[in-house]
Amino acid sequence: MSTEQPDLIQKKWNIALIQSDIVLGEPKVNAFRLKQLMEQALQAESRPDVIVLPEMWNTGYALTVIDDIADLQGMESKAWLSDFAREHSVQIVGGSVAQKTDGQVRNTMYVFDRQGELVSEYSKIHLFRLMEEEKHLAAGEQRVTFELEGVTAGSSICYDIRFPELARSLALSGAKVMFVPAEWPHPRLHHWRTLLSARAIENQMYVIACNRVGVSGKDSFFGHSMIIDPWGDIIAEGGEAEEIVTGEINLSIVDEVRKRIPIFEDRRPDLYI
Ligand SMILES: NC(=O)CCC(=O)C(=O)O
Repeated sequence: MSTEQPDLIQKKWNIALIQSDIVLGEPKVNAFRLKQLMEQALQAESRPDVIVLPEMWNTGYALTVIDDIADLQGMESKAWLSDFAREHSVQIVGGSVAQKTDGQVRNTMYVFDRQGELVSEYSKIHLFRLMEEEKHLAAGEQRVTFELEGVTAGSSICYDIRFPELARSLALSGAKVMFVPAEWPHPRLHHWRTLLSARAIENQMYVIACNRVGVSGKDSFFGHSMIIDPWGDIIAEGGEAEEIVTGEINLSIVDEVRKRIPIFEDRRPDLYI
């Protein structure tokens, strides 16, 4: 066995969550800052296997001008994220960006493998009325799972975690980990922590959530990016300032927990509607 491969075989990944601030309506400034933080993340002794970015990192919630500043077909964002993934041989869950395709702006996550190939694209399916997303954005129309190094993962963006049906359907489609980029503000920190933990425990999967920090208009974003294991234990949690939150996950634990309490065998979907 090669000395470079045991982590791949045990499916251990080092995760780096880029818990950054976001400047409203300034995609170039935000991409520059994220790149700096991602390069910093790669200097860590435990080099990340997966880098995760926050929600709408290109524009923030600049919704009144979103039509003019959204990334056309996500081309700029996809180009540099793909280059970065390939140059550094790192997997990237690219948070989400405001992107405009066929005249409609969507809140879209792009995922890249170590070769810089785009392996998944997911547009947020539940739009958050409290921040008027539904007035300016179009909703995605399908849930998405994808493969990274043979591991099935699922996508969820911010408000999506309030809908347990989505996380459950991702788990039923084989997801062992769910990624959650977010822009989740005060005063709902207890909702954030409780909902992420619940999604991890009830689906016995890793939940990996990257929330922005900083203030934008009336919203103050609290960070607290989290890595939660399938037993509900918190592997890592950020504070309220800009930082890189890191943690190691071991995907073999998912099967162990699912064997220990076999909820997928015991569930009674015939009685739930
Ligand atoms: N960007 C979002 O979807 C925010 C969701 C949120 O804050 C919530 O309470 O839900």
